[in-house]
Amino acid sequence: MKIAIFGAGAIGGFLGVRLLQAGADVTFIARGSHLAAMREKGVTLRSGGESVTVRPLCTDDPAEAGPQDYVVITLKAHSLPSAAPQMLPLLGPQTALVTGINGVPYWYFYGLEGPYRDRPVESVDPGGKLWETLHPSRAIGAVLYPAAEVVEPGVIEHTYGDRVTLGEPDGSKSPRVEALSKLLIRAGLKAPVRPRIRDELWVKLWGNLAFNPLSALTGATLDTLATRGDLRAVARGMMVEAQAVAEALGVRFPIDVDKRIQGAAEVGAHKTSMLQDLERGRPMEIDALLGAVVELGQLVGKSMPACELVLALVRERARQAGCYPAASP
Ligand SMILES: NC(=O)C1=CN([C@@H]2O[C@H](COP(=O)(O)OP(=O)(O)OC[C@H]3O[C@@H](n4cnc5c(N)ncnc54)[C@H](OP(=O)(O)O)[C@@H]3O)[C@@H](O)[C@H]2O)C=CC1
Ligand SMILES: CC(C)(CO)C(=O)C(=O)O
Repeated sequence: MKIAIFGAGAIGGFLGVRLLQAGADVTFIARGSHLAAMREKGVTLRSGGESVTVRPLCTDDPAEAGPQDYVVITLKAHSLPSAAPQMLPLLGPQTALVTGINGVPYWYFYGLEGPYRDRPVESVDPGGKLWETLHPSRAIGAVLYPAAEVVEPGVIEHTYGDRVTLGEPDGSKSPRVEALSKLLIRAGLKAPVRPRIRDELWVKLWGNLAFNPLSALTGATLDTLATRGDLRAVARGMMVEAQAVAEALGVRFPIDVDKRIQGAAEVGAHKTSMLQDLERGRPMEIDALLGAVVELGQLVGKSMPACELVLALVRERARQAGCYPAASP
C-alpha cells in the first residue's frame, strides 16, 4: 500500500513511522531543515521511552513518489491552500485524501443533506479552490488524538495518545476506509471507523476553538484555562455558542460541555499548539479552529458574541506577532 504523508512534521511524522513499521510503502513530503535532516540521518521517532530510526523516501517533490493509494494530509490548516496544487502528482484515479488537519475541513458540507449541501467553507477554502483541486469525493475524515512534536530537525517526540478516528463524509464503511483502519491498527494505533465523523470532529474542535485562542491570548496552559473560574467561564461561553451552531447543522454531541472541559483539564499543564506556534513566531491556525466556526454561525443565524470577541482579539494578537495575514478588510 503506497501512502504519502504530506506535511511530515510532528503528527505526520509520527503516523508515517508507525505506518512504515506496519509494512506500508510510505513517502514523507516535507521541506526545509527538517527534510534535510530526515534525508541525511533518517527519521527518528521517540515514543514511550523507545527510539526508532527509519529511512523512507523523504522529498519536497511529490512527483518523485507518484500516484498513491492514500495521501495523509498533516499540514497546518493555513498551509493547505498553497500546497494543494503540489499534491496533484500523488493523485491517481482512486487516491484517497486523509485529512488530519485540526478544525473545520474544506469538505465539511460535501454530500451533507440540508440547505448547505456541497457548499465550500470560505474560511478554510478561499474561493472554493481546494474543492476544485482536491475534490471532496477523495476525502476521508480523520480526527488525530495523539500529540507529537518535532524536537529537532529529523526527530519527532510522541508525547501521548494513540487514537485516530476515521470516517467517510457520507458515513459509509467503504473498503478504502476499512483498509486504512486495519493498517493503522496493525501499526499499533486505535483506528475506529465512525458513521458520523462530523460529530467526532466537533468534539475535538469544541475544545480547540476555545482553549487554543485563549491560551494564545493569556499564555496559560490547558489546566489553568479549564479550571480557573473566570477563564473556564469564558471558554464555556464560547463552547456553548459553538454547540448551538453545530446542533443547527445536525451534529449530535455525545457528551456535555462540562465533561468536555474536564477532558481538557486532564491533559494538564499543556501549551496548546496555537500558543506554541505564537511563541515560535509561526502562523497560527485561527481560521480553521475559530474563524470557520464563526462563519458557520453566521450561516445558520446563531449569535456568537464570545467567539466573535475572542476571534477579533486573537487575530490582532497574531498579526502583532507576525503570525497572521495583515489586517483583512
Ligand atoms: N502536533 C500535534 O500533536 C497535533 C497536531 N494536530 C494537527 O495536525 C496538523 C499538523 O500539525 P503539526 O504536525 O503539529 O504541524 P507541523 O508544522 O509539525 O507539520 C507540518 C509540516 O508540513 C510542512 N509543510 C508545510 N507546507 C509544506 C509544503 N508545501 N510542502 C512540504 N511540507 C510542507 C511544515 O514545514 P514548515 O515547518 O517549514 O512550515 C511542517 O514540517 C495541524 O492541523 C494540527 O492542529 C492534531 C493533533 C495533534
Ligand atoms: C492539546 C489540544 C487538545 C488542546 O486543545 C490540541 O488539540 C492542540 O493543542 O491543538
